[in-house]
Amino acid sequence: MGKSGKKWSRKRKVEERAEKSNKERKEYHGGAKDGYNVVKMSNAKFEAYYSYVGLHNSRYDAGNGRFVPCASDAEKHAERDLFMSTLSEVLPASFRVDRSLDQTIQRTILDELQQFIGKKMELEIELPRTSVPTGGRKEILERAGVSDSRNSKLNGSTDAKSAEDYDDDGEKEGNVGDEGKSDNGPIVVRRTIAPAKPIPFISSNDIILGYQLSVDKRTLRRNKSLETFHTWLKIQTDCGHITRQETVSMIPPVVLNVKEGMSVLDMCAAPGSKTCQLLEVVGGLPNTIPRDRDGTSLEPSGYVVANDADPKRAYMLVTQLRRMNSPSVFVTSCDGQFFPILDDKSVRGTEREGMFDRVLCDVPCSGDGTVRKNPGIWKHWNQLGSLALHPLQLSIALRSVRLTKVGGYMVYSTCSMNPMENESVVAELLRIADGSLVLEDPRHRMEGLIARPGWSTWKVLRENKNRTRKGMKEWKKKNNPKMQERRKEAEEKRIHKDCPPPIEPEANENQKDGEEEERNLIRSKYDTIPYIPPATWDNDALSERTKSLGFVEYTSFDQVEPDWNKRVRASCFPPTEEEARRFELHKCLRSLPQDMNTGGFFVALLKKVKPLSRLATERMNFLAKESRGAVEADAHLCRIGDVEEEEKKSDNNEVPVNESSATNVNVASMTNHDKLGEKIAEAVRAPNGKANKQHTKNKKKTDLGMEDFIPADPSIWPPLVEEYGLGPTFPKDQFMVRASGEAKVLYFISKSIKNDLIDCGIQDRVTVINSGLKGFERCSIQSTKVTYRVAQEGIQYVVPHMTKRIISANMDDFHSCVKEGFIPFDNFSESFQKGLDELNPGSFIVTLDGYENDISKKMYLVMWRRPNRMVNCFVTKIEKDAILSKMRALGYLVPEEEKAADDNSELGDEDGIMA
Ligand SMILES: C[S@@+](CC[C@H](N)C(=O)[O-])C[C@H]1O[C@@H](n2cnc3c(N)ncnc32)[C@H](O)[C@@H]1O
Repeated sequence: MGKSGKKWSRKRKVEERAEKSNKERKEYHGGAKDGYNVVKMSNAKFEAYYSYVGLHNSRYDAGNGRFVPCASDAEKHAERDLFMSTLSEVLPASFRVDRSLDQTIQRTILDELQQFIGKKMELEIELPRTSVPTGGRKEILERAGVSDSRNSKLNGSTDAKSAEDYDDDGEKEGNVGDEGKSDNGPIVVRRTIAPAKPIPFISSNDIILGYQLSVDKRTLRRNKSLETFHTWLKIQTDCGHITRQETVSMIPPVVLNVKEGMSVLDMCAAPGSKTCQLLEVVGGLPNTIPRDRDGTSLEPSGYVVANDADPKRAYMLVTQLRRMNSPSVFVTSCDGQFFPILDDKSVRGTEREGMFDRVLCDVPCSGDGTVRKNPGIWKHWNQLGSLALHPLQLSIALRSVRLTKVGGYMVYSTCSMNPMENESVVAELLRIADGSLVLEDPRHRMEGLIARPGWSTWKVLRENKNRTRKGMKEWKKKNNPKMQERRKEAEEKRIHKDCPPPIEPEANENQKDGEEEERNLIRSKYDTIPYIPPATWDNDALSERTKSLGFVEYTSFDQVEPDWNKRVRASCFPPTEEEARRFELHKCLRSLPQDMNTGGFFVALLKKVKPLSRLATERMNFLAKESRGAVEADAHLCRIGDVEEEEKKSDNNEVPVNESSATNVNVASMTNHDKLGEKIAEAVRAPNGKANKQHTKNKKKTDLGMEDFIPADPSIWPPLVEEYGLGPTFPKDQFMVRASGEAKVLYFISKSIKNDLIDCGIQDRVTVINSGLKGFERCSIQSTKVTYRVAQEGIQYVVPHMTKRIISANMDDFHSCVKEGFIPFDNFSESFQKGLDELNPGSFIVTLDGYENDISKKMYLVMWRRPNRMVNCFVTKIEKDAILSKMRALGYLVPEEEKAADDNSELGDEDGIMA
């Protein structure tokens, strides 16, 4: 075929593919016009399951600020409608201001923030192409006779009036126009939106630091009228002053109640928003760390170990945490079920057991509480997923308890609404711990939080495998007339050639019956989109619905068929009455999306009051071994798209599989995803739980931080000590390097991380992805005697020990230093020029004059003095933005003409000099 022919056929293929995918999309989205991507916010099984298990059986009583059982079918209907309509609405964006910021800077940020979001605004908003089937949220609230006091509670007293004026979307009553409505394009409406709602439980020293906007992330990003605010928010986020985080995601760290100086483990940390929140308190930013009279920094004694089983996600964590600029974080990658216990043998089983004051166990979960944010869940949701996650969650949680110090706390959290992933895990933890753990109620510390009590009993159901999406697909494929035709042809050919028939495993009679029954189940009158709400809330009617949709219910573990007892475990069942009284599961926090206009979540606060018994420890080890392979769930639930990618990889044999390590999990009953999960798990995990370095063989090892982390070679120091005048207090033993070749970066780690983790050999038992701050970086300039320059990242911890190559600058000179490119000496004041003239070419530090004794306002810049009376600054654009923001907070006004030039400038130019 000629060149043009090839091109033509490629073009045709692309067109065909586009047409096919458009058709599929239309089919999936119910034939929406132009293939516009409208997700159907409905799933018959999801709705039937949650109606039957009792998710809509209680309602908020605004009068006494409590949840009470629904007294009638009408109230259950109203709850259900409110739940569904909230799920179909976009999620309001939220964020919080860093609580460890210097007070002046924090106040400036909050003032600037109020100018953007403290008032109502008129905006043109593009609505998502999904309509709420039963009317708007406001309408439903009114119909149900429920006042929206839940959200005025979140508003706090300061905003009570505006809460009455606006509904949850910040929509003012009677102020919604529908101009711009179009049948073909997106629907655009003009709306007056309310000021942001303060989140009262995100506060410090009585200052509210958390805010929930009246618009979603997409509107914030795209809306012209919000552009200035969005840009400001982006800069503040990059600087680490603000973290954009979902409201419910802020809850577990607050419940954990960490304090400065504590040792904290974030067991499943990626992507890391909760880690940042913990670090703000435990580690503190360099600015807030006190120094002694000589100016020597007294580094934070607290630290956070941020772990994630997936090395790639753990690496993402590093990027996220870099904004925090803290030496108090240690990022590891290890299966949480095998996180190393570094306790001395002598303390095991004693009151000194455990390594961490606090452990956050934010386990991988089905994430059905995040369906507003991840509408893909509507399509993929199935109850088998929750059942498969249950043992993994339990195993990670039990390990977390073991790692918690006696007297310390562990928080178990999920963003799922399913009792299989929530109360049943907590109940089993309490059962196994047998008095070593007690549940505590954190509500009294969480002003404005609306959380339902945890459940003390629940129904246990499993889905029929043939009724899962995958099962249905396979069944359809099997029964596809074309496929049947082909099979028939193949059979005829075989008979013609006289080949023996292929050997098929014999199905026993029971199985055949089961299959027949399963096939009959495929069609259910309830399997409609949108799902038709139950006409009656009678238990039998609801049960009939779930059965018709392929669910099987068990009232006790004895009823579970042998084929299923690895999936539906004894621990999935509710506690006995006596246990329920002891466990007090009502102390758990359970929140549904309509309660605070958020996602759904579950949090339990557990205090370790005694060391774990030997039996409990044995159970922990058993569970860990048994649930190997369940990483599937994580991949599926955290990033659905990635599973398909991994699936493709595993098809191409890119993921090494270790068959010999198969465990006693019932492999026959696993779905393909389970098996994939097992492959991934084995690939990621070496026998001791350490990430398998082969897994990422195509990636540069250094990219993923896979090289060992070791102390810096002592021969590095003499030239540096000489060049920068590093005094005797300089902590050389707190600098670590990656173990290959000549070290590119010398990382500064805090003393407590060194003592508690490195000196105990943690790096031999887990993969250390990163730790500490860059203290020095290698540079390749030939004309200098030293091969390392000070790095901006860890400057706060190096400068106090330096006696040479430091110049102080006034505000103007300091501001001139932050400019891009090479800066001639004559841009500076005479006195500053004099200081520069006295320096040899090479790296030096500029400090801001007048703030030497003000710990939180001290600012430094890493500069380079060139031979030709020029200097340049080794500070990235993000760091410069942070510095400029701080200077503004100190009252410095950037000259207008320079501001314009700065706005047009490119990124910082560190390159060219770095090795
Ligand atoms: C719900 S997400 C955590 C979210 C995180 N805490 C945050 O706030 O950003 C669950 C995480 O658990 C990780 N994970 C899955 N299985 C794990 C295991 N066995 N041990 C540790 N982490 C695991 C996943 O990679 C995923 O990043």
